[in-house]
Amino acid sequence: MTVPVIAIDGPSASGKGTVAALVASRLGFHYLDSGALYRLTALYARLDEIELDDEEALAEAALTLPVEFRDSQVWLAGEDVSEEIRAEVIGMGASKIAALPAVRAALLERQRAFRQAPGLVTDGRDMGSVVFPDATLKIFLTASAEERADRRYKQLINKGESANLQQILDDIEARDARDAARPVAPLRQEPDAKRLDTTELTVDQAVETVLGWYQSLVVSGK
Ligand SMILES: Nc1ncnc2c1ncn2[C@@H]1O[C@H](COP(=O)(O)OP(=O)(O)OP(=O)(O)O)[C@@H](O)[C@H]1O
Ligand SMILES: Nc1ccn([C@H]2C[C@H](O)[C@@H](COP(=O)(O)O)O2)c(=O)n1
Repeated sequence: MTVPVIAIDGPSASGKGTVAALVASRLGFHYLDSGALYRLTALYARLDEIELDDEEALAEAALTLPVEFRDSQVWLAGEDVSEEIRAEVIGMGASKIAALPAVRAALLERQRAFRQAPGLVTDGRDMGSVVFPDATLKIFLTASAEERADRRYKQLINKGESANLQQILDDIEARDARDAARPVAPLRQEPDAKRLDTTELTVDQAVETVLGWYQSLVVSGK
């Protein structure tokens, strides 16, 4: 039997990771944060002093990254880097290297390996279009840029970090533009993806919507 996949794609800080992890937990499915793989490659490049335009070296790093997703944390070569990969500079680096076709190709099979019974919930930019084109349910989860900046701002303040709302909004818009403009696997809503705009929704409402859509598919046997 094919292992079901719920693919959640969308722009930065739209809440994809939060919603995907909660849906996975409710269904007892595995969860893959595909952006973490791009962020890990960017962090690795920084530590190993690999230039962000050295496509060959970056692809090799992406292919061989000693990564583990364990105890809800992300480990690189045995070190917990869960917080480090969330830094804005790493997010920007991830967005830059994500435009390189060889890096995307190197990460493809690593992502597909997460498709294991009883099911997978995954979030990113091309989960429904490229990595799991036969996903059971495809969602484009979004929110206005202002709302996303506000969410990111609150996230940083809650972590005790300093933050500037206008700077965050500028960074989000720059990252959206780069992710959407690249020729390979650009950020966009695919025709077969359901749109979920969470600007006016709580996390619980977004999670219930995804679960409702998935249950209707299961009930209808599609
Ligand atoms: N309705 C909502 N749906 C999802 N997340 C929300 C919602 N309201 C607020 N948030 C908050 O928005 C913040 C950003 O969410 P999250 O990190 O999951 O986004 P993301 O899309 O995975 O970001 P990135 O692409 O940068 O990894 C979190 O603090 C989350 O709790
Ligand atoms: N499937 C994916 C996942 C991520 N990326 C790129 C684009 C993002 O700017 C960057 C970081 O992702 P995030 O953690 O913010 O989801 O990685 C991608 O191109 N494809």
